[in-house]
Amino acid sequence: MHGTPIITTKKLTRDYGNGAGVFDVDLSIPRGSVFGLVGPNGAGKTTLLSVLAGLRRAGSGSVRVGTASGRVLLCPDIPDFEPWLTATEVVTLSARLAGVPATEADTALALERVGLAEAAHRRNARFSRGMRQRLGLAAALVCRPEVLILDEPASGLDPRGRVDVLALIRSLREDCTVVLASHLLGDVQRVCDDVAVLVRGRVVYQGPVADIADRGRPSAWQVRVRGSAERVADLLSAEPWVTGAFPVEAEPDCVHVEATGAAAGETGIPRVLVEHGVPLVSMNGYEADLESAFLSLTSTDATDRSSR
Ligand SMILES: Nc1ncnc2c1ncn2[C@@H]1O[C@H](COP(=O)(O)OP(=O)(O)OP(=O)(O)O)[C@@H](O)[C@H]1O
Repeated sequence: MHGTPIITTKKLTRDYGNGAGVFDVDLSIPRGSVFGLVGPNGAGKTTLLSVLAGLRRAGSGSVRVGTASGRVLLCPDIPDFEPWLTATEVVTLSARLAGVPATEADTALALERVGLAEAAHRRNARFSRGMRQRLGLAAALVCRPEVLILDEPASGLDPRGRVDVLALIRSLREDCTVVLASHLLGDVQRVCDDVAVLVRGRVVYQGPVADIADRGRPSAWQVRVRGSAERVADLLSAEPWVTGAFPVEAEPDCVHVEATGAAAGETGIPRVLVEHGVPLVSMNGYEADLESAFLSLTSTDATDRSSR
C-alpha cells in the first residue's frame, strides 16, 4: 500500500453477540487516499466507521488515528438537520460547532463544491434525500477535516448526482483522507485507491482497488454487430476461449457471448469480428453482480491476500 498510514487498527473487535459486529480487523489507511470499505448489508461497515470516528468504542483491539480527534469527521448516510435552517445556516453552524473559523466566502464555496449554490438560502426541510447528502458533505468540508468518513455518500442520489458527488469525493484527496463505506462495488471502484472488503464483520480482502476491479470485470457480453447474429455466434463458438455464444432472441443483431476470462473476450471478440469483416456496433459487458464478487473475495486466495 502507498503512503504512510493515517489510521491503523489492530485486531479491532466490537462484538454485539449472535455473530453481529466486527472482529479482528487490521486496517491500514494511507494518508491522502480515498479508502473504501465495502461489504453487503449488515457486514459491519457502519460499526467500523463509527469506531474509527471515535463515536463508538471498540470492545478490544486498538485504533490509532494520526491526527487530533477534532479533525476526524463522520458524515452519516442521510444527515438530519433542523428543518428551518437554510443550507447556508447549516454550513455556518457546522463550522461554529467544530470551532473552525469560516467566512461567508468559505461557506459559499463549500456549498458550491457540492452543487448547492443555488439552494444556499433555502430552508432544508424540503430538500431531497440527495440534496441532504450534499448538504452534509458541505457541512463537513467547511470544517476542513483531516479525515473525512462518509457512510454511503451517494446512496440517495440520482445517476447524474452520483457521478458529480463521486467526482467531488475523488478530488478531496488533495485536502484530506477520505474513508467511505458503500455496498456498491461500482462506486468504490470509481473513486477509491484502496479498499477493504468486510464480510460478516471480518476483513476478507484489503489492497488496491484495481485488484477488485479485475475480479469484477465481466466475462460475458452482449455484442451488437452489423450483419447476421447467427453467423457471428457460429464464428465465435468455434473459438477455444468461447464457452458460449448464441443470438439474443429479442435483439436480432445481438449475440450473447461468454468467455473463459475477461481478457480473452475483450481482445478475442473484436479480433474475430475484424478477421471476418463483421462491423462491431457495441460490446457491453454484463455487470458482475456484487454477490459473486464477494464470493470470489471470500475464496482462500483472497483471504490469504488480506494479510499483505
Ligand atoms: N448497537 C447495536 N447492537 C446490536 N447489534 C447491532 C448494533 N448496531 C449494529 N448491529 C448489528 O451488527 C451488524 C452490523 O451492522 P452495521 O450497521 O455495522 O452493518 P453495515 O455493514 O453498515 O450494514 P448496512 O449496509 O445495512 O448499513 C448487523 O447485524 C446489525 O444488526
